[in-house]
Amino acid sequence: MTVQVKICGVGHPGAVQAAVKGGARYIGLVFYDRSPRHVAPPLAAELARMVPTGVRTVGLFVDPSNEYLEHVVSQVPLDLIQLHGDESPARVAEIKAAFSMPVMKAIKVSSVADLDVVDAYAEVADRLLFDAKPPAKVSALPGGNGIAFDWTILTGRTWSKPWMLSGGLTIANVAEAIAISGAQSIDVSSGVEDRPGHKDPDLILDFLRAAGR
Ligand SMILES: O=C(O)c1ccccc1NCC(=O)[C@H](O)[C@H](O)COP(=O)(O)O
Repeated sequence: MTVQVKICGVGHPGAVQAAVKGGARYIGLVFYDRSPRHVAPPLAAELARMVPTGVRTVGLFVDPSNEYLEHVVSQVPLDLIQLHGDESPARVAEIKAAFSMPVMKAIKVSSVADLDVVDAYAEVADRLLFDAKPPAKVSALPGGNGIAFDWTILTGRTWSKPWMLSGGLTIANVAEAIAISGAQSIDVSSGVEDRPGHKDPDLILDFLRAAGR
């Protein structure tokens, strides 16, 4: 089966063009103002309008208020909301109901015990994304840190909802990560950047090739 790829944190048209050309199935827009990948809604709307039918535009949020979500979704055509903060299962369900949109919940993983919460989120979210737990330092972002976790934690596991693998994926390790984890969908951000927050179109194309697109 061909692996589906999400290119997360795009911020300029060349990145969207490369992702689409290379066969990405998801394009991620970061709505978190502490991130170097943050895009304001007017630019995000411009980028989202470049995304063809068949490729989904994902809006990434961290513990958003309903007001902020409304502010964004009223301006940017999104297909999926990604929640990457400490949202509880109840809050995930509330957002899904309030916005009538599919929701993907990020689960931060560093050991097998971190998977204990998955079933509760799988009951309410449409999709799951397994990402590396961020480093303990206060300045760390909740995601997009270029850190991988032990993919064998996911080997042979099944859940009731589709899931993506993310965290520290690169051109050099993506094939191994897919083989070990069994992921059918993957997500990358810093592994296709030439500097923090800036996607390199050539790295995007090379990554998509390395992932088998
Ligand atoms: O990418 C960010 O800047 C970001 C900021 C705040 C919360 C989440 C963020 N990214 C989440 C993603 O979906 C990333 O693609 C994922 O963490 C993988 O990132 P990387 O390890 O850099 O490939």
